[in-house]
Amino acid sequence: MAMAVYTEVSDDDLRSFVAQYDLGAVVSCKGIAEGVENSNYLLVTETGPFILTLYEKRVDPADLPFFLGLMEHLSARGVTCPLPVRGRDGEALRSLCGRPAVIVTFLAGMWPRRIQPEHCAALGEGLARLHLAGADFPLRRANALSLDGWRTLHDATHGRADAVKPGLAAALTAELAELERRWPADLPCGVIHADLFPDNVFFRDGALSGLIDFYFACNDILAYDVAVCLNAWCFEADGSFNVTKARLMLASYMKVRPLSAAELEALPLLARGSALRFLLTRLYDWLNTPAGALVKRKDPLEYLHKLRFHQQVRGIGEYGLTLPAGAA
Ligand SMILES: Nc1ncnc2c1ncn2[C@@H]1O[C@H](COP(=O)(O)OP(=O)(O)O)[C@@H](O)[C@H]1O
Ligand SMILES: N[C@@H](CCOP(=O)(O)O)C(=O)O
Repeated sequence: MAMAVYTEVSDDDLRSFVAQYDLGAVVSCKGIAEGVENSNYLLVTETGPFILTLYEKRVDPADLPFFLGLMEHLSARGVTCPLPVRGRDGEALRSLCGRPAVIVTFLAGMWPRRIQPEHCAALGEGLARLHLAGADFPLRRANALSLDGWRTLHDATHGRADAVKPGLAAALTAELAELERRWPADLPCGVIHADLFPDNVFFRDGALSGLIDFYFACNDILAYDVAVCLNAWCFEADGSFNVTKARLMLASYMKVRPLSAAELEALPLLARGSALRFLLTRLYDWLNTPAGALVKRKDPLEYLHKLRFHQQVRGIGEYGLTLPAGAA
């Protein structure tokens, strides 16, 4: 089981931290044993439940104004996501146990353990709304996990990749070279979530109730975010691609934000890039996380399989769509 409470917060430290807010006294505070990046606590005060997050090493503190500002921006535009809570001094970001720390609002709902086609339809709409709401967000953050980042991860894993699967090192080298050559330069860009996996999307009574975990958000190709979701939501546990889920996801996305013919045509390539991104980060973690560590390592080869699928896709018909009439 994933486990990510890294920092222990003493009762005294917690009490004086929470005293800087208008939230009333602490009722309880419990580490959340889920997630991999930060230390999260379910903090209950006299005014209700909140999430207390301490940022561990993987988040660059310089990026926090982008992430926190984005959550405020999206919340203000009707995208349900955690809202950073400001203290009496007006600041949301402060320090606890030597780490950057924030309190954000608690979102009701559960992430779907068994993905149904209806989840994919709701996700498509939610993703498109996120893209529209992010359009006028003024801050900028480059995607650290695009081509340059993949090259760094490729080089850091190359020597040991074949220990995970014979031939993997060469397969990664060839794929990265092709993506570097063919990666699109002129597709619409904006704020993307970049990690909108099922465990970051909450549902309540069958409806999407909120999006969390904006710590990979950045400015990049909007359709790349769609490709991330195709990979994360539309494959079954046995590795088969569920074209019904893909069609529903894409169709409901397009009702809110139509995809151009160029975006649709680029989808197979963007999906390959997205598969390579998660393959490389998982491979890096696989090779660098001690086997006995509390954090569960995610299977890199799941994403090799997804990459292979998109490599043989000949057109978006295989994602359940047809190109708009008259498109080149
Ligand atoms: N605002 C929130 N409201 C409710 N639960 C949350 C909220 N933020 C995080 N959680 C809970 O904490 C878990 C881990 O959060 P996440 O941001 O995904 O952490 P990580 O970045 O470490 O993976 C989530 O699966 C969820 O159960
Ligand atoms: N979604 C990534 C891992 C990042 O984990 P998260 O808990 O921050 O969503 C993957 O599946 O490899």
